[in-house]
Amino acid sequence: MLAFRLGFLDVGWLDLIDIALVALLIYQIYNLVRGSVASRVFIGYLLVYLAYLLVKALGLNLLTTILEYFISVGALALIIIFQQEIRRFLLLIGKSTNVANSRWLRRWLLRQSGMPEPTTPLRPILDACKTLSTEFSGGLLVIRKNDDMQKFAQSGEVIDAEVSKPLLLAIFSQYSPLHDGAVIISDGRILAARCILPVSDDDELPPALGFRHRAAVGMSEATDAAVIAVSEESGRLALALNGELFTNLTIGELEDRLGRYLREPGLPKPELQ
Ligand SMILES: Nc1ncnc2c1ncn2[C@@H]1O[C@H](COP(=O)(O)OP(=O)(O)OP(=O)(O)O)[C@@H](O)[C@H]1O
Repeated sequence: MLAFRLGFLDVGWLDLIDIALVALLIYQIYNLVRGSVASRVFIGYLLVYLAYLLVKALGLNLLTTILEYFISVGALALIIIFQQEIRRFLLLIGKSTNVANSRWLRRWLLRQSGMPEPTTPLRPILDACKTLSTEFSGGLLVIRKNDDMQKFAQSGEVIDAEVSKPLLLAIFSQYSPLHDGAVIISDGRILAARCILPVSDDDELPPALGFRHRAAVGMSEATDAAVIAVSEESGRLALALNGELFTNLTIGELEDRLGRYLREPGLPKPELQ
């Protein structure tokens, strides 16, 4: 089906759809990597690819072969460099499809993998955050949703105790040897404290935010866990979900966002006591 003729080039409707889809894909990828160091790598790779197309069209065979090798090795390097962004991209696709949001399917997958559905009471966590915030004690709390937390829990001290406000406050007390790092909570239990989380390299985060907040964002990029950061400096509450940081939250806003996130389709309601 011919749409129009451009000199010697016949452009069909399918070609137009193809170009539009590729443009959309590149735009979405750019949106995902924008602001991170990876965006410069992405633009660099795109320029090399355009140069390759140009030299190929001009018939410069030697240069075409060199660039071809560079691009094929580069594709592998890109997967390694962009692993965080690829994960976010796949998460975005997964989230936007009804199949992934199907309560039935997710329950079935959880049953197949033998993993119990997560249930964590939020009330003790919220109460502890409120106290930490008013007392300007820093805190970093990871609440598991679906992804496995073992790898991160192993970086700290194993606790495996029922989640409670006094225990959380004891951990984050400045006199506690466990107050540094993050606490990991899963299915109503504190798995471990003093855990080391991955740090985000997102350069769009406000420069005033330090490593506690970067670690919260990094953990929410690497997993689907919800991460609460309580600032030691300002007492402010922040919540990181899927690589996005919500700052300056009131305790009510934190409760609302956290509850909604953990209650998303396929998951049982967290107990709010
Ligand atoms: N990768 C990490 N994993 C776990 N905890 C971390 C990590 N990086 C920093 N922290 C915790 O954050 C604490 C303070 O970091 P920093 O002062 O840079 O954070 P901040 O974002 O400015 O927060 P605050 O407002 O509390 O000062 C550290 O003492 C440590 O307990």
